[in-house]
Amino acid sequence: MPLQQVVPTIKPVKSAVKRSRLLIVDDDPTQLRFYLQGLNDVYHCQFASSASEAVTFARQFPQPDLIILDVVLPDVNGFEICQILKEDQLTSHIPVIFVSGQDDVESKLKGFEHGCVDYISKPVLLPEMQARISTHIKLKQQTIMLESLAYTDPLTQVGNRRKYNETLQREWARSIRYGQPIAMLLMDIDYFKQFNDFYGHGVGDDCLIKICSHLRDLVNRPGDLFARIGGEEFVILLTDCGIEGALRKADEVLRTVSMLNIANQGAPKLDRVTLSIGVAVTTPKHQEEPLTLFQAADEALYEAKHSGRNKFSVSKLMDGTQTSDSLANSST
Ligand SMILES: Nc1nc2c(ncn2[C@@H]2O[C@H](COP(=O)(O)OP(=O)(O)OP(=O)(O)O)[C@@H](O)[C@H]2O)c(=O)[nH]1
Repeated sequence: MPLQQVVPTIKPVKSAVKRSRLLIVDDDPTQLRFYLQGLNDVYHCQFASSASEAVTFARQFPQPDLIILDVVLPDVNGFEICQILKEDQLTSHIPVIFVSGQDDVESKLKGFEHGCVDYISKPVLLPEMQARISTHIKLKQQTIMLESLAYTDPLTQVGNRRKYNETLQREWARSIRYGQPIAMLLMDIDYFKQFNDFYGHGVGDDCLIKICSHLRDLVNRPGDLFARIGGEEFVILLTDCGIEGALRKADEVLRTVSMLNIANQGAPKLDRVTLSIGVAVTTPKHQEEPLTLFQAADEALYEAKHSGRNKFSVSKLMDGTQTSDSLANSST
């Protein structure tokens, strides 16, 4: 029997999948030619013939939307490659389909145990493969959409509290592992109740949207985060960032909001919208919980509020964060 049975092909709907990227990992030239002829006009295909190439390409941006992985490869077998990809935070989200001449149940189960979403036995039937690829790409796109909804604040379109919680847990663990500092800026709009009372809730919403759209642009390093964690409460998380970097960012935030120049005639003292910031920085140790960082930032925020607002205050609770003048007024 030829390597691939010749059957009429059913082309996937191009509009739904045409921009999707496939990483195809196989060392057999005949098989690669088959993939090239059958898939390359619909998908953006990239080919790898070894484990190291596969892992490198999977980590490179733009990343593949799906990986087709031969089980038998010259260096490391496909199961092990799949495990490496699934254990790597950068590649764990990419669905893997195994292709193998081993079509016994044990091999298939082993594939699923190593994290694949599907297992196709050789000889590969092109229409079946196309249908499976198309299905898994659509499922992946739906998952991305649902995840994005679950982690996004619907009003401002920035990260929500869930996103903040998960990012903090992850980056806290990473900071412990690498002995790096992590900084938190906890921010709260000043006199926002009066703003709402004076202008109405709809204008209040517009104000939140505007502030978020500008503050999110101040946070762009991978691992860092800007999120809305309450009504008019936001957080910036800065990874591998010491006190100097955190203070610079706090100053940048105050200046950015000040430059927006949003009137707040409802406020007793300040005639435009401002916010107050609590800053906390630490290099976490194994036994410490991320909540300590939040509590320190919250204490500092309280101090900033009660010493006049439109300023940042630095926590005195955390090691290495004390400054001679912990309360710095940066109002402009
Ligand atoms: N428009 C709008 N207002 C919100 C939203 N979430 C919370 N708020 C309002 O934010 C206000 C927060 O009031 P407070 O907690 O008293 O804080 P504040 O008036 O800013 O006072 P300070 O923080 O002490 O300066 C309340 O009036 C809430 O109704 C929202 O999604 N949209």
